Amino acid sequence: MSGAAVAERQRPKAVYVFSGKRKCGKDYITDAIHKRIGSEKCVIIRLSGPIKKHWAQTKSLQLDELLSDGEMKEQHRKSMIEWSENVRTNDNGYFCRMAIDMYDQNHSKDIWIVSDARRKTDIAWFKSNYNNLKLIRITADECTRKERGWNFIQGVDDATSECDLDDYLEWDWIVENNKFNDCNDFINEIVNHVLTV
Ligand SMILES: Nc1ncnc2c1ncn2[C@@H]1O[C@H](COP(=O)(O)OP(=O)(O)OP(=O)(O)O)[C@@H](O)[C@H]1O
Repeated sequence: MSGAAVAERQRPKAVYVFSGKRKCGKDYITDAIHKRIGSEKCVIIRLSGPIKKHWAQTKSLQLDELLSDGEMKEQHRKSMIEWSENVRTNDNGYFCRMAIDMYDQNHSKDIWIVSDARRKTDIAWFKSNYNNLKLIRITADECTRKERGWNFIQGVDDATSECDLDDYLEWDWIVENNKFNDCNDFINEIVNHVLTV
């Protein structure tokens, strides 16, 4: 194996895994961090990416719309959860592997930001496959989330995909992203941490 191939296999240097409930601001914060670090070095891995890709293909939907923070995502969320749970039953790491293939197949980036871990099995899979993992929980109160468009939906907000990490305790950072909080201190902290890896 060539030196370059070995170096590639050693990437990423760090994996920042984010979790949090709907509309807590995962995309907002991970997008901001990604912008600061730059796409030459850093990539966002969305575990929901391959699920949405499959859904867009089978239902003839626009993938971009499904990936963005709009109505279409909400309309299809429950069905996508149900479909993906079935796949996951047989293979816990399936969507983790598919998401890596989708966003950084060649392991060409130093920094991975996994924007949407939802289960203990997601974290366990990354822990068992990659070193230098940092775990971040984003929180926001219900009032703030409602202002951002969240409403409780049975079968979504009480499902494993939304609740499995509620009792997880091993976070490296817990970040409050409420209406009047300033998330820039945290964003700066991550950007500085990246410089140390
Ligand atoms: N700190 C913030 N300041 C201003 N707007 C924010 C902040 N955090 C989140 N938002 C806004 O709130 C809305 C929901 O945030 P976002 O899409 O990041 O949530 P999410 O956790 O990724 O939600 P989902 O789980 O549904 O994908 C977006 O319109 C986003 O721009």
